[in-house]
Amino acid sequence: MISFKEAEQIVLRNLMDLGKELVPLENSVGRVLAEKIYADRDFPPFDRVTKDGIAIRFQSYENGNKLFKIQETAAAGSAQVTLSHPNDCIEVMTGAMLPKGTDTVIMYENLLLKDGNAIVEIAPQKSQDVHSKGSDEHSGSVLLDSGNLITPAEIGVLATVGKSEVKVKKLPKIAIVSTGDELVNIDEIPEPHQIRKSNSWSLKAALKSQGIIGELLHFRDSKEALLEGLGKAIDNYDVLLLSGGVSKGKFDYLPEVLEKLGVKKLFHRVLQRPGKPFWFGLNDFCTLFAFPGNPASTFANFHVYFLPWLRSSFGAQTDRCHAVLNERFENTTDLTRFILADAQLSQGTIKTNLVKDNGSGDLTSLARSNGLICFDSNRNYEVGELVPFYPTKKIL
Ligand SMILES: Nc1nc2c(c(=O)[nH]1)N[C@H]1C(S)=C(S)[C@@H](COP(=O)(O)OP(=O)(O)OC[C@H]3O[C@@H](n4cnc5c(N)ncnc54)[C@H](O)[C@@H]3O)O[C@H]1N2
Ligand code: MOO
Ligand SMILES: [Mg+2]
Repeated sequence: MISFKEAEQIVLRNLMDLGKELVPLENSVGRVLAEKIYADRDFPPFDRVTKDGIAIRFQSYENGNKLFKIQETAAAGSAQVTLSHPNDCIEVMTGAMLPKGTDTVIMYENLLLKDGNAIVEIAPQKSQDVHSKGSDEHSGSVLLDSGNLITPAEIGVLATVGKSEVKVKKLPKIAIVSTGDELVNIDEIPEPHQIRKSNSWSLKAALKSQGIIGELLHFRDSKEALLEGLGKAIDNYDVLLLSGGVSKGKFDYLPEVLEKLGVKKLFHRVLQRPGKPFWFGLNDFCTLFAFPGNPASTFANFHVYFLPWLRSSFGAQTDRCHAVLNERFENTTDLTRFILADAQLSQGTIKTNLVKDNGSGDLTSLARSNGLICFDSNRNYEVGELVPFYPTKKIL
C-alpha cells in the first residue's frame, strides 16, 4: 500500500490536457481563463474627471485668481474641449475628459456659482480629482492571466477590453458511476436491505459547483454488466467517478473488470482513513477515480484527490489551504487521517474544531462539517498548530 503523499503525487502527475474553447462572455463566469488578457488601451484611456465641478488651470489659482468665468460644460461622453482663456474654467462632469489647458478639478461643494462664474471657496491642490491616463494600467500590459478563475470582477475586465467571447479551459465530460445491488433511486422506497444512492447525488452536486454537469450511471454488481457498461462509459467520457466495489468483498469486481478493460492501474489502496481502498487508473482518453463506496470515503477522496486534479488540469489554483487547530489530536495510526472540520474565519485566520462522526458509513456528519483536515500518520497535534485544510463548503 502506498502513502497518501505518494498517491497524491501520482494523481497530480497525471493531469488531463482539457484543451480550450470559446464561450460567450456571459457564460464564462465560473470557468477558467485559457488566454492572457491585455489592456487594449491605457486605463483610464484619458485624464478622467472624478468629481462634478469645474476644471481650471492650477497656475491661474496660484497667481491669485479665485473667480473663474465658465466657458462651457463638458459632459461624460462628449469629445475633449479646450480651455480658451487660462483664467476661465469649464464645468466638467464625472467621467468627462479633462479639458485641454486644464489640470485640476474643483467639486461643486467647494464653489459658489454666480452669474456665469465659479468662485473658489476652498483651496484646491494641484491635479486633484483627476484620474490620470494610464495610471491604472498601460496599454499592452497583462490584466488577467491564463488560469485565472473568472468571477464577476474578471467579467468586468473582460467586458472593458471588448471580449464578447472568451477562451476558457474545456470542461471534461464526466460520468458518475454507482455500483451495487443494494442501491435504489431516490424516488423509490428502499426495502429493509436496500439504501438510496446518495454518493451519486452528492458527487453530481459537487461537480455542478465546478460548472460541470455529471451524468449518472449505475451498474449492478455483475462482472458482465460492469464489463459492458464500463467499456462503453470509458469510451464516451473523459473522466469516470466511480463509487463502491473496490474493496475486498466477493462482489467488489471493479479492479478486476477495469484491468480486463485495459485501464492502466496507477495505484490501488492508500494508507489513509477514510478512503483506503481507492483505485486510480487511466487509458489514453479516460481517467478513472474509483472511490471506495462508503459515503465519507467517496466524499473525502473527491475533495483531496479529484478536485486538486481538476483544478490543476485547468492550470488553476486549488482550494487547499491551512487552518489553525482549536483542539489537540493524536493520530496513533499508520494512516493519514482526514477528519471532518467545523471551521470558522476568525480575525482573518481559519480556525477549526473537529467534528465527531460515526465512521465512514456516516453521511449525516458530512453535512455538519465544512472541511477536511489532513493529519499525518503517527503524530500528535497540539492546539494552535497549522494543518492542511480542504474546504467542502464556503466558510466566509
Ligand atoms: N475485508 C475488508 N473489508 C473492507 C475493507 C478492507 O480493507 N478489508 N475496507 C473497508 C473500507 S475502508 C471501505 S471504504 C469499504 C469500501 O467498499 P467498496 O468500495 O468495496 O464499496 P461497496 O462494498 O460497494 O460499498 C461499501 C458501502 O458503501 C455503500 N455505498 C456504495 N455505493 C453507494 C452510493 N452510491 N451511495 C450510498 N452508499 C453507497 C454500500 O451500500 C456499502 O455500505 O470497504 C470496507 N470493507
Ligand atoms: O477507507 Mo474506509 O473509508 O475507512 O471505511
Ligand atoms: Mg465492498
